[in-house]
Amino acid sequence: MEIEVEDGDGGSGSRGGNVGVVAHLVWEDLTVVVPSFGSGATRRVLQGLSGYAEPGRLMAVMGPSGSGKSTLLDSLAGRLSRNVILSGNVVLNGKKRSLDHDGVAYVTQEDVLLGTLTVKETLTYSAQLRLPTIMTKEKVNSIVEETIKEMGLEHCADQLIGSWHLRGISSGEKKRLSIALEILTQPHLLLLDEPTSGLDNASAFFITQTLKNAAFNGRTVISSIHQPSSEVFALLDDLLLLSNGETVYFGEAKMALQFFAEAGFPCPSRRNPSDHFLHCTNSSFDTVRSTLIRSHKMHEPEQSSDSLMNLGAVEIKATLIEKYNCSKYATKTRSRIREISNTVRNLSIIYELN
Ligand SMILES: Nc1ncnc2c1ncn2[C@@H]1O[C@H](COP(=O)(O)OP(=O)(O)OP(=O)(O)O)[C@@H](O)[C@H]1O
Repeated sequence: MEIEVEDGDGGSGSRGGNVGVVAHLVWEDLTVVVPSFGSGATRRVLQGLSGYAEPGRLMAVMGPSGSGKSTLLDSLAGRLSRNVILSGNVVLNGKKRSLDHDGVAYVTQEDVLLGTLTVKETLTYSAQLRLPTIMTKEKVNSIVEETIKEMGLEHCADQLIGSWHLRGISSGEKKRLSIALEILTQPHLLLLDEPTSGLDNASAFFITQTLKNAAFNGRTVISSIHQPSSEVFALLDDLLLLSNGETVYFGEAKMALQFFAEAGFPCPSRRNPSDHFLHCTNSSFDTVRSTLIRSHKMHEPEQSSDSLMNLGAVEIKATLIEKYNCSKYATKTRSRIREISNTVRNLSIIYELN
């Protein structure tokens, strides 16, 4: 597979088609530690994660609550809080650096919007502040119009955003507006923290489809997703499944079911794949089950033919991590990381020679 890369630190790109600059992101042995000051033990929030993200692809980061999804996105975006220690490499287009720069956008969980503005006003003011000052008013307006179209916000462009005392656009539309605000500057790498949380299935599907379109236009898109429906899961290209800060699976989303089956935990027919993955990796189920058994609200389960019922999530997780580390999926990940690093390095040398 060929890799195309631009040597500069971002760029303007062209709208309405493929973005001009592409982003090849690699992270290796990423570890995040919360040091103990005084009493208490040092905590590893991320444990030696390695992976990559490529242009034109939508990657989901999934895992139970507290598994490290936001911490990974913060690490990739260069936005970790100061009380934690990060080690390992994050490399964008062959250059090790903080990613907090032009060309990289991060949509956080909270929507920071002014309820008294309309959708179009919000985008126009933001475009006027963030797009290059030499850009003509017509060009700025056409970028705003295109972004409204790209995010499917035409029908509510002139509607107020609203607030708790002023009925405005829906939560799904607010989330799409937050994404639109980041897409305005034509980022080649788009990171999103749980953009579908709290939305119904149809809104979550709409958001994911717009992310898929953003990736189709040449962007690299990485998004944490809490519990996707099977329709949403089917839109994902790549999947990183985390549990307690460790990689349970990294690879093509459509191969995850095969990995779980090979590891001895096949997804029962008719169960949503993402429910199965989260059930296997969520140790909170153990705590809930033992609490219910202790309080006699649940009977001790009998031995079952379902491998999931006989093992605790901690044991399942440990087995999956071990199986993943020596699987063909982990080998493929390591070799693709080497391939991207080498190709991007060689291209940088060619650019420097020219
Ligand atoms: N700056 C920090 N200081 C202390 N602990 C932290 C810090 N950042 C993250 N953690 C801890 O690391 C763990 C992972 O947190 P993170 O927010 O990354 O999980 P998550 O998978 O995104 O969870 P959720 O789905 O609930 O948002 C949590 O136990 C959290 O308390």
